[in-house]
Amino acid sequence: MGKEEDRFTPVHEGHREPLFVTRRRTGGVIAFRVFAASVFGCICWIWFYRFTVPVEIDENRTGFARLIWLVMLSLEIWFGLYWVIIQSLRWNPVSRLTFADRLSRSYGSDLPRLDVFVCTADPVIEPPLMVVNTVLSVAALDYPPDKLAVYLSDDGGSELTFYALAEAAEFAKVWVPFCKKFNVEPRSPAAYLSSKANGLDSAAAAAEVAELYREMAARIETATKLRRVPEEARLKYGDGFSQWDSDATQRNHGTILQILVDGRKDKTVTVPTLVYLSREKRPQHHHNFKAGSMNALIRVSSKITCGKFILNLDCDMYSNNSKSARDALCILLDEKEGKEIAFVQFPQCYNNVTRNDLYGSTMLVIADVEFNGLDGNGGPLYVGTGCFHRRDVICGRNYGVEEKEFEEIQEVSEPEMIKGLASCTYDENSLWGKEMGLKYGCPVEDVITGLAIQCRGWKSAYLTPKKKAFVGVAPTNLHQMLVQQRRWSEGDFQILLSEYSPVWYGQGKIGLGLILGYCCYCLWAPSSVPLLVYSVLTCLCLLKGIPLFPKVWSSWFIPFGYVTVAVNAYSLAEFLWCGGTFRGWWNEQRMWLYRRTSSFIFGFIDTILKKLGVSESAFVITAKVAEEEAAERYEKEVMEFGVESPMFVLLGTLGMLNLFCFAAAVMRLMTFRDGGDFQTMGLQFVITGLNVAINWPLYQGMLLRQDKGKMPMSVTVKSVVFALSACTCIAFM
Ligand SMILES: O=c1ccn([C@@H]2O[C@H](COP(=O)(O)OP(=O)(O)O[C@H]3O[C@H](CO)[C@@H](O)[C@H](O)[C@H]3O)[C@@H](O)[C@H]2O)c(=O)[nH]1
Ligand SMILES: [Mn+2]
Repeated sequence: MGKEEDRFTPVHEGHREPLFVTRRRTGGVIAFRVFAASVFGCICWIWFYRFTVPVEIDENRTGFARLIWLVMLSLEIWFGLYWVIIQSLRWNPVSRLTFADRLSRSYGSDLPRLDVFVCTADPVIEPPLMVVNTVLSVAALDYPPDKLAVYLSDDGGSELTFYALAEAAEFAKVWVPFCKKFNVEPRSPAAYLSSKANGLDSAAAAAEVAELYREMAARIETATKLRRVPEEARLKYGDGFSQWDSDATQRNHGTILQILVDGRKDKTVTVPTLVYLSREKRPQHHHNFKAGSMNALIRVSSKITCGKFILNLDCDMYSNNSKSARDALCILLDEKEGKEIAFVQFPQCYNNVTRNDLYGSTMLVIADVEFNGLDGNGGPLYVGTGCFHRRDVICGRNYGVEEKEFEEIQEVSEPEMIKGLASCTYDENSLWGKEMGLKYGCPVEDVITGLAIQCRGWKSAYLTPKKKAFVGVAPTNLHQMLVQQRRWSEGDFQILLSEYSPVWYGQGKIGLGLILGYCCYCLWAPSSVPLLVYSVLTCLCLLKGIPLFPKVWSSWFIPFGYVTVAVNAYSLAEFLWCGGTFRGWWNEQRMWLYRRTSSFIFGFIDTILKKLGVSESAFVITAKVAEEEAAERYEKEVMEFGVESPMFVLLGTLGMLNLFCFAAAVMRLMTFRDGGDFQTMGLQFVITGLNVAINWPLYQGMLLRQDKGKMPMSVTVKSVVFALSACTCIAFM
């Protein structure tokens, strides 16, 4: 056997220990299944009640009563079914345990090439200093530097970002060896220095590195602030800067490609290959957002280093654990189970979340429970960042098809030829964006791409090492969060309606558990409509004195009471198990309510409009920095409104509607004092009351606060007018 052929086979021939194990949690799961069965029993009981008992309204309005009955019946069928669907996420959770020491024993430093792709899109929203910290953190991964390459894709086509990367390439010569010598963690210089603010270890060397970093950071920040690259740098990195035409703009420029560090041929390099790429953009050609830039990166890198594996990161997600690449390879290089796994996804974690997670950004339960559940059903979704792929699979290889020999790049390609691969017309009339690379046309290019890979027979794996692998920036205000969620819900719903729908296309290709798992997210947008109807109906009927649920003393009430209490108690318990706080849970419930009654509603409408061809989808990039005052309020967990937005009008109107109806009902209860209302409409009281309680920060923002982050007056006025009109209409109906 020649050296080339056994390149990636373990050194210890004969006994190939598995590089990872998959663990199933049995005890807890059985308890959960019993619990779930009890809830399901009660849901059926509720359905039976609805089918058999009509809503009680005085006889002369039977038409109206029938209508309400029909609405409640359909809502409860929907909620019940959706509840059944989401059980798939908890039915069969698994976790994975990797053995990095075995990997080292078998492969030594003869690891396959790994290309890291970092995407950035705008030097203002995504500050270059943050971006290069991400780049530096992965450049210092615990991985042989001659096998590692880091590519930065700059969709902003910004000289500032290029300048920052050039500076970082210099600094990396000090930073990477320093990290390895002193086994530093985390390896993003900014994160490391801030975590070590009081007392640096290995003092002298660290102080020197810290000083160098501060100088570099100051230069980059000054340039960013002045929006001007210093003259010396222009001379020093002339090769790169000369590629910018004088009239280049963010949306209109040629391809810019610069290899800043070339570590390909030299085995003794200390710094991995570093490449800057800004693909060509022209106003008349659609650039397909992040999917477009990823595909350009895949093609360009194939002519430079052609890593067998690819790690994809958003520009704010730095590596927090230098072992992550080895962990991922334990799965991807495993000889048995690993062979069927196409990608390894790490959770999205954030370092800027406040104690009680005001905006529910951590998505604690999704990351700690649901993704493990998906993993048991065939694999987690690809969520766009913190994910290791096999290059040939992302380029279209089906499961079961023999892997081609991965050859080393022999001749060095001409830069002009490589640049052609990033032209704005390259993928027109090609399979790129369809069968190859990331898919185009969907706001969640990541999820649809991962689904398509799974439908080609592959599995995926979810890894949650104790020390978080990657850490990024979560949105720090309500509006940004809602906009992000609107994009996600819209994208997921589009997948459901697309040719890759998990329901139609996935049929027979992926398991039922995974189909249902995808549906949980794909149904976010449409399931917002029933919730909206439900919350409006419960409070308006409370105002009008129409009971929607059985009397509290009747036995029909049992399933309603049980489901309400059990589902919420379970959700709280799960949240606490995942390490959250009670206030954190309460905040998260509020955020789910807000997402469902604003982002998801708009995501639903956007999708329908797009299907009808009325509108085009956009990609609003999430801001990664906040202005000072707003940042202070965020630290204090004061909710930030501040902007005029139709989503806020919707939230405000609902909040006010609940407040008015609840106030009216309480007044009536106090005037008549017989408690009859409470007995017939107990559950409505409780639901509306809880809605009022959970909306407290909203009322504060609308009525009590004076700072800049309060709700704009116009939104408050509109909301009050809409809510009052609705109440008046109902009262006179
Ligand atoms: O035209 C674009 C738009 C965005 N990006 C990059 O895409 C990443 C994600 O954008 P961000 O605004 O941070 O969106 P998020 O909602 O935080 O991102 C999540 O959701 C996206 C899909 O909606 C995925 O692409 C991301 O990987 C995933 O982290 C960032 O690095 C951007 O620089 C581009 O490269 N080109
Ligand atoms: Mn982001």
